[in-house]
Amino acid sequence: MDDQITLTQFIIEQQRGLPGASGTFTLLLNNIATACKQISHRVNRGALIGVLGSAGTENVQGEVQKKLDIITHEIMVKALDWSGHLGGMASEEIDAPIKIPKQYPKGKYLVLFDPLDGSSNIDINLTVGTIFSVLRCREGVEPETEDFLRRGSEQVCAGFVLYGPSTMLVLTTGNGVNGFTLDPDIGEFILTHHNMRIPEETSEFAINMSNQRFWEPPVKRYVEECLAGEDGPRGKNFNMRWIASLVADVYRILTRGGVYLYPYDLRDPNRAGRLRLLYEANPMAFIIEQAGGACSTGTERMLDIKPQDIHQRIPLIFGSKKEVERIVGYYQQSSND
Ligand SMILES: O=P(O)(O)OC[C@H]1O[C@](O)(COP(=O)(O)O)[C@@H](O)[C@@H]1O
Ligand SMILES: [Mg+2]
Ligand SMILES: [Mg+2]
Repeated sequence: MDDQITLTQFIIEQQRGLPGASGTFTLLLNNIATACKQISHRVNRGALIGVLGSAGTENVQGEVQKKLDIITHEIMVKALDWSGHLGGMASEEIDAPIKIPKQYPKGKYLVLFDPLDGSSNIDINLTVGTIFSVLRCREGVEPETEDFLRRGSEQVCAGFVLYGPSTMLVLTTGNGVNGFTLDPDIGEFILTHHNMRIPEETSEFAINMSNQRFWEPPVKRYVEECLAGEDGPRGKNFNMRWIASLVADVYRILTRGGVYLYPYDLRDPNRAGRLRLLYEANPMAFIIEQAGGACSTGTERMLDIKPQDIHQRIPLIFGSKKEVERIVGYYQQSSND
């Protein structure tokens, strides 16, 4: 169709007129989109090309890696490191930040990514995704780990790609949230979901109920009230969904509202949460806020957290604004008691 807008056209249009825009950001996003098209192709071929199953290795966080965790990490690095737009990268799958090879110029951005989110779902053919976050950095200087430890509010861009029935890219550059669907016939992401907004109220929650006995009182209270339905204090029935792919749960909430909780729990009291601050919570928090929702740890706004460690974990609560405010209120009441 003549009126279709591609991802590249959309970014160029957004960048036009911005002071100091040199085109490198557009090229960077194009490289990320290209990497995600390659990943989409691999995920889609699945067993036909032998990419499913475990790799038999562990990542830096002690999690067993799937073959696709490693393949997708390598695709991202290869698509990005030569381009001259980046000062460095950090991946959920690798211990330390990834340096740009010496022969290539160093650019003004840092990219942080979870190359394959929801990878426990890959062998059962459910939706998985790639999450990315872009920060500015000092140009021409080799970044230190400290350069990556920046508050989520400093992100210049965040996005994720869903490898589901359609492959979709969801993006914010701080000016709302837009969704693009990959048209496999022409190999382009096309703008299909303009200015995505999360409804303020909801009747749907997402939490891994198997951890219920380990939750803290505010989360127990919130979920109990939802489960009590029409007869309880909320006076209405709630539905529950848990896909165990953050990308898919975020996309559902962007589309029809809802709230997602992966709170601190007492299974391993030393572990701050399940999700990673830099590769998962921060990019999603930026997207959720830009779509009119809210994102919190339960006690602090996610985008205000000063990271302490590149692989730091964090409690994550996000979604429809009023619902998140209610849960934060329960945390406040519980700390006052
Ligand atoms: O199996 P659990 O504990 O419900 O965890 C599910 C969560 O873990 C994650 O899969 C973590 O992502 P990775 O697959 O990148 O490790 C989230 O996407 C998801 O919300
Ligand atoms: Mg993940
Ligand atoms: Mg992952």
